[in-house]
Amino acid sequence: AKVLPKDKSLAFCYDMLNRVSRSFAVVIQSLPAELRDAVCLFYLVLRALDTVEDDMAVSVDVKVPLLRVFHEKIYDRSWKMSCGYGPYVDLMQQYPLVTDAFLRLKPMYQTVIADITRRMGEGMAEFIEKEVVTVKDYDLYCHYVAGLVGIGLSQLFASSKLESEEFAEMEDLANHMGLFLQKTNIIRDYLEDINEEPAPRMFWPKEVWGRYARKLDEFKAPENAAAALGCLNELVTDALRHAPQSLAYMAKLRDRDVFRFCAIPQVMAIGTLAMCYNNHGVFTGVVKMRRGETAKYVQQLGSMSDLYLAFGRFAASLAAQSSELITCDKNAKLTLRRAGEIQ
Ligand SMILES: COc1cccc([C@H]2O[C@H](CC(=O)N[C@@H](CC(=O)O)C(=O)O)C(=O)N(CC(C)(C)C)c3ccc(Cl)cc32)c1OC
Repeated sequence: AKVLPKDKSLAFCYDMLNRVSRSFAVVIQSLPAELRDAVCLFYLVLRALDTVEDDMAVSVDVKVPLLRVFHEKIYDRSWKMSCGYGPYVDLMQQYPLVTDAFLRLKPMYQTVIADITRRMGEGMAEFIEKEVVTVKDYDLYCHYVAGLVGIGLSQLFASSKLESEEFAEMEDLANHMGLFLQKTNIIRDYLEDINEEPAPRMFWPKEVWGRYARKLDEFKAPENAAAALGCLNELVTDALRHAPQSLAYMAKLRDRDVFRFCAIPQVMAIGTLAMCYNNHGVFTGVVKMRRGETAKYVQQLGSMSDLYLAFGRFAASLAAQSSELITCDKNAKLTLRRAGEIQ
């Protein structure tokens, strides 16, 4: 359902959205008209901030101040930058078009986006020179880059009146929505991230992997498969911690299109976690759900009961695998059973 708006800047934004976000662009464009442009712009502002954070060609003494001031740059019609890779070069070079579209949004949406951008930029700056060591660091980093997205979206939902006022103050549940997705991506992308040139940025918490290896890249070696799987299963179990609160968040949604917008990525994530669990393929390739399989879930996803069924099916397959695995400890079973008992 490609949106082709009349004015140039908004047309650029939707073209950019479809270039950078594969399947998710379709989900954003199926949102109610009242939210569509605000979420499209929120997505692009976040991708621009992420492009600054990720660009290794930008020196730390330029990057850190820029991350912290970026929430002001999004109002500055002259701001643009030469950085990023692939389609992101266009996004950053033609950023004044994004700013023009951003400044056409209702002020209440601009304020939400700017405030989340400020909080996220601060958090990213904090982690430029700090490694993710403890699980607490891991949760904090994921809060900054993903939890805050859930919190900002919840504020947009409330402001639009499509969802109740309670979403304006639902930081805890919204945060779990982000951590569930982000931890799934971090687990899934182990090989892609560790092979990154020039220097890989890894987010697997050392407090966990340090009990299975001296260096994180040891998991690539076949002779370390048992240790690699032990660490993987522990991280999948940790990510599953967020499933019950994510379901609690989605049970509060009322608008069908907003519900689908939130539920589709969550179903993809629980499906990806089920595929990653005890799967050595995570260390030899990238584990991705087949498009046919996701399409099946995406088609019929319209209600909470459909969602419970999808979650329940994946949680059950996780529980089945973990009961076969004597290495899986009791809290993994407890978490899986909690996730499983929801359907
Ligand atoms: C209430 O909260 C949400 C409700 C619905 C969707 C998302 C969340 O889902 C996509 C889904 C998405 O982008 N999927 C990709 C798949 C992939 O990246 O592998 C896609 O289908 O292209 C996602 O992954 N992230 C990125 C973060 C996780 C960092 C937040 C994301 C980035 C910007 C926005 Cl506005 C939204 C999201 C939510 O955010 C928590």
